[in-house]
Amino acid sequence: MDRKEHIEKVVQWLKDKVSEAHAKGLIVGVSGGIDSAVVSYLIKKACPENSMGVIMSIKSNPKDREDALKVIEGCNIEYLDLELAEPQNMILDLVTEKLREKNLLKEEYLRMTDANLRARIRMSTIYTVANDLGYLVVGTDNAAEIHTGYFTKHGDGGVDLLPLANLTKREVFEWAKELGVHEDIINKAPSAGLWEGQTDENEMGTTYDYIDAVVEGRRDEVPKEHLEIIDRLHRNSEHKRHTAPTPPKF
Ligand SMILES: Nc1ncnc2c1ncn2[C@@H]1O[C@H](COP(=O)(O)OP(=O)(O)OC[C@H]2O[C@@H]([n+]3cccc(C(=O)O)c3)[C@H](O)[C@@H]2O)[C@@H](O)[C@H]1O
Ligand SMILES: Nc1ncnc2c1ncn2[C@@H]1O[C@H](COP(=O)(O)OP(=O)(O)OP(=O)(O)O)[C@@H](O)[C@H]1O
Ligand SMILES: [Mg+2]
Repeated sequence: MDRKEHIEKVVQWLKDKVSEAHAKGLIVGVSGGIDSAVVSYLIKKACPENSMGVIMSIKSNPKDREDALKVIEGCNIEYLDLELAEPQNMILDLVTEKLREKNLLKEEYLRMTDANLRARIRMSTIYTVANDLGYLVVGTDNAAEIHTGYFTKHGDGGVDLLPLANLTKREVFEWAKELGVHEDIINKAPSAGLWEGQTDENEMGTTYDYIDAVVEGRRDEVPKEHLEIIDRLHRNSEHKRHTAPTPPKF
């Protein structure tokens, strides 16, 4: 199937999901990164009059917000621009203060706790908008991120639909070019933007090319040390790809 046709099939799938759910439209968080750029273009195609992008800055790099605005403008989607640092800080301060008082705070985990809370504040915020508009929340995870569990459970992973779930990261880039996403977004390194200088590949210790190769069953093309990293990420994140375990009926 050629790329244009593949895109049209996924757009039709989004339309079908809206209709099956008796929903009114689709909504996505727009970060200024490539995955949410592609999803923004797809949902605008699926629901031209009933789609929305939400920018949710939390101690974010201002350049990411500018890139998010380029996406919004590029696909001409309705949007909200929200600054969420205050509510996020409020919860983080409250919890850390109480844990500190009881000598329970694990300072070494704080950066990740802060990062994951940002993703979960965004999830709560976008569902607040989605509830009110009757829209479904569209996630941006691709096959490489799902395979490695490189997302926050119930954060950016807390969504209703995952249109990019079968695409490798390379294919996401190809779709971005096909859809006409701004080149500033195509040219920057994928990042969760959760701390200064963070990039996906640095944090994971491997590359999207290698993860894509594993996802596509080309394990023989991946050096052993990278296979070990990717297999460990996959194993440790198994719980993220399932609903919560339940005990048997005793
Ligand atoms: N075996 C198990 N069975 C059931 N649940 C299990 C579990 N092990 C941990 N858990 C639960 O899962 C939690 C850990 O998972 P989680 O909270 O997701 O946290 P975690 O996987 O530690 O961190 C999230 C990762 O995703 C990255 N990320 C986040 C957001 C966006 C992006 C991006 O690409 O934009 C990337 C982030 O940089 C980080 O590397 C634990 O606190 C525990 O509650
Ligand atoms: N500042 C933000 N505003 C709105 N949504 C955000 C923001 N940061 C993250 N998100 C949401 O979380 C998702 C996961 O982030 P992720 O970094 O994996 O994707 P991306 O930024 O779109 O692509 P890239 O891989 O290029 O960084 C985003 O696609 C977006 O939906
Ligand atoms: Mg990003």
